[in-house]
Amino acid sequence: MLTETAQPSPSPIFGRLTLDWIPYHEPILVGTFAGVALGGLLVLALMSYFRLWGPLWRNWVTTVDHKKIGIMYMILGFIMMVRGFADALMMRLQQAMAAGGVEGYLPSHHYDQVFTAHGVIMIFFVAMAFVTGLMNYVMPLQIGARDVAFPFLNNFSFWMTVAGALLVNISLFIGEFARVGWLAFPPLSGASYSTGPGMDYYLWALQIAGVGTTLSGINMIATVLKMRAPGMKLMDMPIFAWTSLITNVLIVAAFPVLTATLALLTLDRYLGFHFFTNDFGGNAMMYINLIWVWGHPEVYILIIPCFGVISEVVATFSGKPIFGYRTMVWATACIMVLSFVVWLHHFFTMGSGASVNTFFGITTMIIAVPTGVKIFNWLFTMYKGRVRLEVPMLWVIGFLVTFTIGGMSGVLLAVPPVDFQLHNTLFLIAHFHNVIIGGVVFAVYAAVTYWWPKAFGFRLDDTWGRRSFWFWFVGFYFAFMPLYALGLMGVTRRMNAYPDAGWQPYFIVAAFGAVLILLGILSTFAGFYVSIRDRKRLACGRDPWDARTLEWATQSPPAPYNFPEDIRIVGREAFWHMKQTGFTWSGHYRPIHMPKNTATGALISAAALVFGFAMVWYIWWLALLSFAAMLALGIAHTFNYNRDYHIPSDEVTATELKGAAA
Ligand code: HEA
Ligand code: HEM
Ligand SMILES: [Cu+2]
Repeated sequence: MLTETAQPSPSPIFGRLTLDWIPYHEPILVGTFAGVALGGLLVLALMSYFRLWGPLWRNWVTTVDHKKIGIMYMILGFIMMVRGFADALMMRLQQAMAAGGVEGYLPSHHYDQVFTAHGVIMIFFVAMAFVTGLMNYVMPLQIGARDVAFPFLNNFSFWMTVAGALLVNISLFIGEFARVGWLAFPPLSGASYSTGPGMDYYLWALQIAGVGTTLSGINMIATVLKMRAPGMKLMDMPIFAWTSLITNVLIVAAFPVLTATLALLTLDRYLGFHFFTNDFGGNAMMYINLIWVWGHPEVYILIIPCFGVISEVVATFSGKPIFGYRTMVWATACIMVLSFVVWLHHFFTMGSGASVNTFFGITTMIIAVPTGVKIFNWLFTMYKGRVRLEVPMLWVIGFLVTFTIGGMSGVLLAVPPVDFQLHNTLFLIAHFHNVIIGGVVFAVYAAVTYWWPKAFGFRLDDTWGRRSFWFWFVGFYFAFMPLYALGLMGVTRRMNAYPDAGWQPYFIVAAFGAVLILLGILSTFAGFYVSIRDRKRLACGRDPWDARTLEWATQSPPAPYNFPEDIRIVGREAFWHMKQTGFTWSGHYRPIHMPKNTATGALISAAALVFGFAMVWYIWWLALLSFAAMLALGIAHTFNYNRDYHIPSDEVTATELKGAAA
């Protein structure tokens, strides 16, 4: 790999990309590449053998159906979770070895890329992909809509996210990734300290994916506000639809800040501007403020949809309506507003002074109140209910216990004097994995087991589901509780080796926990496999859990048009009322107006990927060409008048009859 100083000047054809940037002398990377390449070839061969290319293109790549796009987001999330978790295992192994002067197997140059890639991938391409996927799949069904407000835009948003994810993964084999931590603070991330292409991969990957996220946010807000079934008032919506609305308001408010911040850093790096440098009038603290003005709301963007998931699952498996519906909605709205006035708690130690720190410490602690309201509402929903301990409910209970502990350690960090001790220690790392794994990951698992039967018409295998839960749950405590202890002893984050051999036992326990989590992840995939294999045994109808909200009124899986006709909604828990009143569809359907699939989203995103790659490597001609291609594809799309079709009424009738028989 090239050293910082020995960079040749860019060539007109390949920019700064030279053979030296291909890491063929790094055995781990060559091995990984061989594995990925062989696996990839195998998939390509199987796809060709079973003639799946056509269906893949027609039914999935070009689809504008929110359900399929939702499923593709979930697949992206799981694939990227494997990558992000591989990084985590590498770090756990390194830290279990590198005690008391031993160097371990990852030099800092490499280790720094690993934790940066892990953080970036887990937040942007795992957690974000999961929550966006869930909102895509579930929310339109819950509000009785036929699709999202802008189906083409939805497809485009998804593929832009994929383009960003691909760019991060390309950096593994061509060049390197950033070594600056997941939020890339300058001056370290500026042109003078991060000279290689790694930091530029970071910038372009996040910008490209960010376009997708912002557009998807606008799309979802429009969907909730404009596409609800007749009669459904906002205060009648299922809680998950509410949390989707609030999350997307947060996205639309916060992501432009990220876009602007990264754009300014890009100007610094590419054109020698000085927004964030220490000289020429720049100010690195401005970056710290801006990135956290986005970054704090971002963690609530991840958790709020998960609060929605918990609300749905807890109500269904307790056999009761959610306790305190209105307080649930208002508590979420409070968290949304408060999340914009706490950002400074991420840098209490950076010289703001006692009064400012106190203000932000208190606003932070106030968030514990609406969050506590939610926790107690869930407990009261279970209280005196007939609680069924099915797999989704196990995850919910795991969530309630674990997330509460993580939230509490957050409140400790919100006390500025305490934070002076604990900032950037492993206590902080333990805090946020505690809320992200105990909160986001557990809730996503609850959601996947809960809505899988809706999406595919069969349940997930129970035994593997339970195994997965227990491995994750116990594994989490082994992997992260030692980090609280280490943090209290003053061990800082982002270290690839440490002098004190006395810390090693804690790191070994943490590594053991990560192995348990590995078993949890393997059980998940085993569960998917077994369930797909045994789908006849696990087949189910439209309402396998005796649920309460509208998505369960459709067939499993729902027809492309979701609902064969408009339903008049009266009050909350629409489907529960339909069941009470013995609702049936009329049987006389009108033709249904549907959007046509289009390749434009995938094509523009492919061009965006090329554009990002070209910008990273200073291949200016390719950047110009691909940018022009993006514009041309976008403009050409506006001339496409062949955008919709009708599903004839007899086809609707036939589909509904078939669904009723199943
Ligand atoms: C899903 C993600 C998520 C969530 C939900 C939270 C939730 C919270 N976080 Fe956390 N946080 C992160 C992700 C998250 N955080 C990340 C990623 C970082 C580090 C980034 C980095 O530096 O790399 C971080 C860092 C971080 C810091 C900075 C520390 C430092 O850098 O030194 C602080 C400090 O105040 C903090 C506080 C809190 C608080 C008070 C909450 C609250 O919202 C928690 C509220 C919940 C509860 C309190 C539990 C339930 C409540 C009850 C049962 C009621 C009764 C309780 C009381 C009255 C206390 N977080
Ligand atoms: C599944 C088990 C996981 C394990 C074992 C794990 C492990 C780790 C480790 C060892 C670090 C580095 C700590 C250090 O700085 O010393 C880390 C950092 C981080 N992790 Fe995880 N992690 C896991 C899951 C997740 C998930 C699900 C997310 C988010 C969705 C996440 C987000 C992050 C972030 C943002 C960082 C900070 C990176 C940085 O310092 O810039 N992790 N993780
Ligand atoms: Cu925060």
